[in-house]
Amino acid sequence: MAAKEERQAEGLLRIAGQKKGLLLTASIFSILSSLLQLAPFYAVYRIVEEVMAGARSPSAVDGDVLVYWGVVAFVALVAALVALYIGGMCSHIAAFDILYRLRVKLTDHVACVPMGYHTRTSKGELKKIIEVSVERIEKFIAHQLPDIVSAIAIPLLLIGYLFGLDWRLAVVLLVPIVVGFWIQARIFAGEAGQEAYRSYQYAMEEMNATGVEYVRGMPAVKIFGIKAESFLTFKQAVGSYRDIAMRITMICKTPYSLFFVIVSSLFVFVVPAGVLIASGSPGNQSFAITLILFLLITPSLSVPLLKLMYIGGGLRDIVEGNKRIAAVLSEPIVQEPDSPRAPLAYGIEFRGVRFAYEKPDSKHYKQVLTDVSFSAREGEMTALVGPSGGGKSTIASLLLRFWDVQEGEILIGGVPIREMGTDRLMDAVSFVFQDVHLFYDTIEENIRMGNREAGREQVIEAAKRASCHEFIEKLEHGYETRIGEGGTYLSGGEAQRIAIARALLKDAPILVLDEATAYADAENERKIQQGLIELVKGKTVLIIAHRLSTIRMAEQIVVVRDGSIVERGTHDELRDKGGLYEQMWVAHRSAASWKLGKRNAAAGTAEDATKNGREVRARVLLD
Ligand SMILES: Nc1ncnc2c1ncn2[C@@H]1O[C@H](COP(=O)(O)OP(=O)(O)OP(=O)(O)O)[C@@H](O)[C@H]1O
Repeated sequence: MAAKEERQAEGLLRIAGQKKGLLLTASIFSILSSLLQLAPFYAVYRIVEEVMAGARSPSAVDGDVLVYWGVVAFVALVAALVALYIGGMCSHIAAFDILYRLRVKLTDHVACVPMGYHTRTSKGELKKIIEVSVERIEKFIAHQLPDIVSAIAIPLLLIGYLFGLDWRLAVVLLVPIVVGFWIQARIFAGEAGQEAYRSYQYAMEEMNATGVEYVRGMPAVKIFGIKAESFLTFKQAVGSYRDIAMRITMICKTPYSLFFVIVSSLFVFVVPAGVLIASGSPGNQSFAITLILFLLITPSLSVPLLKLMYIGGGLRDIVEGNKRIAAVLSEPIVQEPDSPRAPLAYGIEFRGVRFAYEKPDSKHYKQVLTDVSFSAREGEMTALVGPSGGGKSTIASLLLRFWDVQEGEILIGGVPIREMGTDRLMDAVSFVFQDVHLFYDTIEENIRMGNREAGREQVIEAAKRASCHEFIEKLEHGYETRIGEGGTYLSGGEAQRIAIARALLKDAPILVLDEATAYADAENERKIQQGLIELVKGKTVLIIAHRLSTIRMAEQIVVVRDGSIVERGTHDELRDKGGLYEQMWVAHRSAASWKLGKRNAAAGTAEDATKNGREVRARVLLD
């Protein structure tokens, strides 16, 4: 795993490496700009030198020299600004390009990892990595990288130059700088500092992830107030963030303050040392001029050094962010076959499938499917029924290869789904789940997701067959209505019908339905049923339904309990057996008649005709 992460980190560097030319140009111009900004100080030094040379007879001062250095100072300043502009442009262009490539790489990768990764990784965490960590890289490359280069190069060049002018004063400058950096390094190179910083990152991530949960769980928060789970965990996360931020502040306050004070008052060390040296040789004019130059340049030395301190903090963020990006990129993706095989038929077969969501060394390890074998014949409806938690949805998601089985094989038309490749598999299978996700896009585009090539007419045709054309037409902007905009949200039943329209448009030979009518009201359910009747025509259907009445006509009913198949047959065969299915059927009927009884009681005072009508409708829905 470590080796893999390293490889992926190299991948990040490789992306940055593709923009090497631009980054190098940015750094060179940044150094050039900083050096040019120093030129006016040198010009002032030369002017002072000229003035001092003519101190005794002002007429001896060469005015042309003064003007010359004045012009040099001005031109240097303008050139510094131009260099800064060019460097900034290069670094920004490089940064945004790297940012784009990194985001595309991350989102491509995230789309290819198995679903298991998404269930164990919080959406807040992933969002933070794709947004914040990548954004920081942009900031780092666009702003900090040129700054770092110049903040390191300028002090080195300046100190070298000052050593050439007067090594004694240069040493006096160098000592406090070295001490300042040593104090800084002690905090962050030490285990305590590193550990505190890791905890800080973790606390920030927790806060982010629980923040997302908190917003999502708003209905529960409204109902249960401060007792709601998402509120409590968010509150705890905010509390731990505060604690760790305080701890880091306490660790850093003295070294940071010391560094800041020392580096920003370097002249305090230069002045007494200069006075001391000058007192040893009074009247030494050239030393006096050198001392003036030191005093002029010292603040220019402090600025990049202080910048380094702030950049240092940003750099740690980048290193941590990069680790996270590398960890996402190193997640294994769903293995694709070298030469995908196309099935010639669309019957489904589960052969001795064993599956657990967690790895055997995990403390949450639990075998979910123990030995599942069954066949669903092409063009027929196979229903999965059984007690809650038995493994029905797991079986359906394994067919879609959301996870890979640990033992056994799943085949479509005799071809193992691993050998089909994701694209072929997705072409072969459509699914309608109870939780329909609609994208922030127009209704038309949401339906067209089923088939990108479909024209307007085909979309409308699918919507009509899925019984959603009517309600779409009633919306102000019809098919152009953007979901989520201006308060346009669809009911659960309407969203399900959109999902059915999508599946109709896709027209895949295999269909997986999971509780498609679970939350719909009577009117919606009738329409959903109509849509489903259209959808299942001629398809191999794998349907999960709690309400046994819906699947009574299925060609095969598979009863799943505790991860294995306990019964299999048609409705009548299973009833004759008198096993688990029969018990479930009896329970289902009594629940149905209880509901019917309640409805009848409620309608007790209604006219006979109305009552009879309602009874008939209720029976149709429940049977
Ligand atoms: N993503 C997951 N990670 C870990 N365990 C899971 C996951 N999804 C389901 N499980 C567990 O797998 C077992 C089977 O769940 P599954 O949803 O397949 O059952 P089900 O028969 O479809 O139940 P229901 O009828 O209530 O939907 C349960 O114990 C469940 O807790």
